[in-house]
Amino acid sequence: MLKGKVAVVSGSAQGLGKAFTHILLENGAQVAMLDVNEEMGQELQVQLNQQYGSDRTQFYKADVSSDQQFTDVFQKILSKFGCIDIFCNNAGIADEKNWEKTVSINLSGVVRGTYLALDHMKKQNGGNGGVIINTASLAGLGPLPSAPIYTATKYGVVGFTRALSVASQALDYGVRINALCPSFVRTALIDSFKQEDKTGQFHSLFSITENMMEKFPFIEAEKVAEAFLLLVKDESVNGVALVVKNEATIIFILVLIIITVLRTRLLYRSRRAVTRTRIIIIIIIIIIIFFILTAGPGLAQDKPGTLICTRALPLGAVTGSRCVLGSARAQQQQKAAGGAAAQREHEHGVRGETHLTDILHAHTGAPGARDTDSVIQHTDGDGTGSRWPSTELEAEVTSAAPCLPNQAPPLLTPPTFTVIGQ
Ligand SMILES: NC(=O)C1=CN([C@@H]2O[C@H](COP(=O)(O)OP(=O)(O)OC[C@H]3O[C@@H](n4cnc5c(N)ncnc54)[C@H](O)[C@@H]3O)[C@@H](O)[C@H]2O)C=CC1
Ligand SMILES: CCCCC/C=C\C=C\C(=O)C/C=C\C/C=C\CCCC(=O)O
Repeated sequence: MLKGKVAVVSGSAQGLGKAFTHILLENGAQVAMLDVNEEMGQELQVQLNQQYGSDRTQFYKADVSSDQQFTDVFQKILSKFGCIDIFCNNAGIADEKNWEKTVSINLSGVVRGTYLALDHMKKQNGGNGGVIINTASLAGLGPLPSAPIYTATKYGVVGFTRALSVASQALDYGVRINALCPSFVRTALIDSFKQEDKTGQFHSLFSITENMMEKFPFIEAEKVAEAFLLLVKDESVNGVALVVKNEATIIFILVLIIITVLRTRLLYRSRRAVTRTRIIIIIIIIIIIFFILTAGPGLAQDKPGTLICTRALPLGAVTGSRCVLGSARAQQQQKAAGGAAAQREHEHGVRGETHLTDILHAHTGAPGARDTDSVIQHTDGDGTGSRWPSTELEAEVTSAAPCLPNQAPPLLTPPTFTVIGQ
């Protein structure tokens, strides 16, 4: 629970920021909402006061691209709430034409907010520590060709978050910093991709974005908020870029093909044939749903250094369950620790808790995987030491267990939570 915690969410008048505000309030926190859109922000505050009780939220108008406004509002929030424990830099736009504005909101705004929060939270300044979460995007890990500036800002947010999280750890600030990388979510921002005044010289590429939306079907803001909550609550997670995405699976595509082919045929057949064909379609769908519901959840490899927690679906929708986090060292340890790891997985399910690092640990059985704080320390030629988070772990995944036990089993397009090693 987050009772007694104070959170700030920028860009919270609508969309993802609104979903984050809801989940924070549901979990007991107080939330200071910050947005440039005063009308929507005030309206939301009235609704939230009715739903969660007055004094749980306060709306503040501020533009994150303005140093003055952001700093003034930050001070106002501190005066009202006394301290800040959770800070989410979420405000963002997608405007390729006015690219400087996009950079100053999406990247400079995140840096501005992070430094304000860090100064207040860090132990060296008498702060209580806390967590900062920066909303990046899947476009911070792979390009969105119709939006190069948007992509650049999101890569910037991921890079900034990763570097600063290590710095914060090395300097013992007591502040965790993580990035959230959702794929497409149906919000006001998404409309930008068809608006020529936003896409500018790349307008003709909107069909590429449409294709990408087919590859990564829309995910609900509430699902992204659940992933956000993991980053807030799990005190062992620092420097992670957490991907939340729906992926069109082979089954999903197969179902679409079958339905399309049969529907086309229906047009040319007799009434009896239509009934027969409908029965066949229903049987096929029932069989597929049975397979999906009974399929075990599991893990899959994305690329070295990456572990995907997902649901293993039949027909190779998720093939192989091998995760690679680095060197061969832990592979042997994993074999020895296999039984214990399975037991821990079982306990996870029973307790119904979700710890990202525990998931790594349970599946790899390797001590370093549990401890994201573990570092490889070496001394450079000039005598200065370098510390890097250890990702040199590799393990064979031997058993499947719910990666997120609290989640209802997904159907055709399961949400995927990916932990990217630093
Ligand atoms: N919708 C999507 O598909 C995805 C969105 N994101 C990111 O999520 C974040 C939230 O976006 P959405 O909820 O989708 O968009 P949205 O348009 O629904 O919400 C964005 C909010 O930010 C506010 N805002 C814009 N400029 C601001 C400024 N200068 N200062 C303060 N507030 C400002 C807006 O008034 C709005 O309320 C953004 O950073 C976006 O890049 C990431 C991945 C996917
Ligand atoms: C001005 C044009 C805007 C176009 C799109 C509008 C909103 C997009 C919001 C996002 O953050 C997009 C999210 C995810 C998709 C991005 C890239 C996927 C590439 C991943 C990969 O190649 O692996």
